[in-house]
Amino acid sequence: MAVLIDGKVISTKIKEELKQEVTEMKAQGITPCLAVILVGDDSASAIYVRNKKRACEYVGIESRSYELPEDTTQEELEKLVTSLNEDENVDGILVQLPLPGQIDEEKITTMISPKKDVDGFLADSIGALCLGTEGFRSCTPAGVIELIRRSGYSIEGKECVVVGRSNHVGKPMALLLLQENGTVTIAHSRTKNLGEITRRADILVAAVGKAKIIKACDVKEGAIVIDVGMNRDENGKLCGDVDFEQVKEKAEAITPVPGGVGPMTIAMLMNNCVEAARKKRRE
Ligand SMILES: Nc1nc2c(c(=O)[nH]1)N[C@@H](CN(C=O)c1ccc(C(=O)N[C@@H](CCC(=O)O)C(=O)O)cc1)CN2
Ligand SMILES: [Mg+2]
Repeated sequence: MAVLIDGKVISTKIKEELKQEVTEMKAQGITPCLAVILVGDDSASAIYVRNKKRACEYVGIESRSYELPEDTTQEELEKLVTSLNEDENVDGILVQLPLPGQIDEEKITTMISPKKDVDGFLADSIGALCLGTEGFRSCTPAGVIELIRRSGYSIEGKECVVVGRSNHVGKPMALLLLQENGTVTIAHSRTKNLGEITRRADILVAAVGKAKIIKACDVKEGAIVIDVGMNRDENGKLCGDVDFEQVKEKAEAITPVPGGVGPMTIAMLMNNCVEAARKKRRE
């Protein structure tokens, strides 16, 4: 039976560490500030934004909330992002995704100043990750690395397989594992003999977005299995990309859904906000 990697416990520990650091920053007159933009009525997005604002409050980060109506125009949103880019008191800008259909999501997210890209979505941030230079790391993949590291597992020299090649998770995930000296393979929807590839993995990261597609037969005995998926099963219950009940019998360690990678995304966002404020102080 696998060790359960508890994202709630680990994310709380990270937020506690950040809280201490922010207390010290505040004593020096610096309060990190995150601008949070939510457009429209998506109920899941509203919950994530509420959780991000709660996390800010816990850590001691000031959060400024911009909750705009569903029919917000491209021009209105661009104006807001421009003004937040120029606002010296704002360290990080978060535009909650997805945005309503009339908004060009790509254009909005690429407008954010690289200095305030606390989601780590910009080409500048991904490019910095690729080159190993300073920049914000995408929150979900950075959270996965912290889960592995803080659970006492090493990545160095390990066979790492990432299933999924999205810009926000799969690609930066592979780059981060490479930075940790993992031997990295990216598998995706066109990969032939997927099971053959995933069975090689000492560390398997599933980020496909398909409920329970990774079965016990796809996993090597003793693997560390990290599940980034958030799907609904046939009964409407939240589940990951990994068939947890099967795979837990075979893996060395596994993350649950919920309570695995999800809470880490928010903890790493807090980390990036504190980092943004720290960097500004160094300038
Ligand atoms: N600007 C961004 N937009 C979106 C991101 C993001 O990182 N930046 N990621 C997702 C949503 N998201 C954060 O915004 C997010 C999703 C899920 C969780 C989480 O903790 N999930 C829980 C389960 C929640 C539930 O019960 O429904 C878990 O896995 O335990 C945190 C953050 C898309 N948009
Ligand atoms: Mg759109």
